[in-house]
Amino acid sequence: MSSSASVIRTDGLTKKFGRVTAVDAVGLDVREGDVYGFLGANGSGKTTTVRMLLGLVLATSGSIEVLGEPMPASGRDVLTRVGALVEGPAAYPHLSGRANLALLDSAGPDGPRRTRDRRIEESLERVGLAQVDRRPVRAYSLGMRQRLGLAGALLRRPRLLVLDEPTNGLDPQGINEIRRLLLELNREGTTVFLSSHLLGEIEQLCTRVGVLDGGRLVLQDEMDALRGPTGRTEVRTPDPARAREVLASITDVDVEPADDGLLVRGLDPADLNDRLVSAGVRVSGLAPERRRLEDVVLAATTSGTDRFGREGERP
Ligand SMILES: Nc1ncnc2c1ncn2[C@@H]1O[C@H](COP(=O)(O)OP(=O)(O)OP(=O)(O)O)[C@@H](O)[C@H]1O
Repeated sequence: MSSSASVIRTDGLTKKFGRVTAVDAVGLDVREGDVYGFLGANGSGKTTTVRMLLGLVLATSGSIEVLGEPMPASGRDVLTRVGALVEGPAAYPHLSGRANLALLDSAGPDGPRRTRDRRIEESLERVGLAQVDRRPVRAYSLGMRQRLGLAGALLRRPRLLVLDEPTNGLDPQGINEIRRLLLELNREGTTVFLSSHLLGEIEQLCTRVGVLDGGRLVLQDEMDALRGPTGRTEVRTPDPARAREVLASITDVDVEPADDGLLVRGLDPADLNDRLVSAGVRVSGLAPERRRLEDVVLAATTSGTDRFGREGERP
């Protein structure tokens, strides 16, 4: 358990649309410094949850705290410290990115005018749009529009970024750029909350994970804990048959074949290595096996992981 301050906390958060319960008693716990991955198949309730966090949709019941303040009651104050990107960025197509940001900035309640240009330049630079910015937004690719949306979210140097499917529709290079940027912002102290239906994306980027399944939060933990050791050791060897022979004589040791060798349960790695090497078996690698996020999610969800997307797939 981390002792960091809570940045997002919800208790019993529920949203019903008529008879449909889109979000069902969700208790989110996002802490300062997290890159929190909010993972769920399409239709599991991620967008509705994110919209409630930002005060864009009213909850049917339950409570929300963002940056320690109740939402939506403290929205005016809290939202000046939160950068958000929900449901694709909206921008005026005939204006440049810079002009769009100036409009966005002038609509905000704070920030002196004379520092506006600097804020805008910094935001554009951060997302790599400072050079291309003379063009009108209608000439932007989807990735550029998404980055412009992020620049808008960064204008106030937020303590918390809330992003709903930020890499949707981007090509692999665009996805990488967004990922790098999010990690960089996080290193500088911004807490990042992002929703995604892509297991791989969450696995690569996030330090903490919440999994939504049919509106319920079925799993929430640190990535390191979820991807904890299975208790087995992966042995890489060019002599798997010989290794099996050696290990077969030891009681209470289970051996299974694996891609490049064997998976062994019942011996600690040092002992295992010793026995194999002293019997003349060549060992090219030996490491504790870790659980895959996909398996953990599969075990927790009723729908199975086939409803989650893969990298590079269109949503
Ligand atoms: N305004 C609305 N009126 C009625 N039902 C809605 C409304 N908004 C969402 N829902 C329903 O709530 C459920 C959750 O939708 P939501 O958009 O939050 O899911 P999601 O996980 O964000 O999915 P996606 O990734 O497809 O956007 C769905 O069954 C959806 O049909």
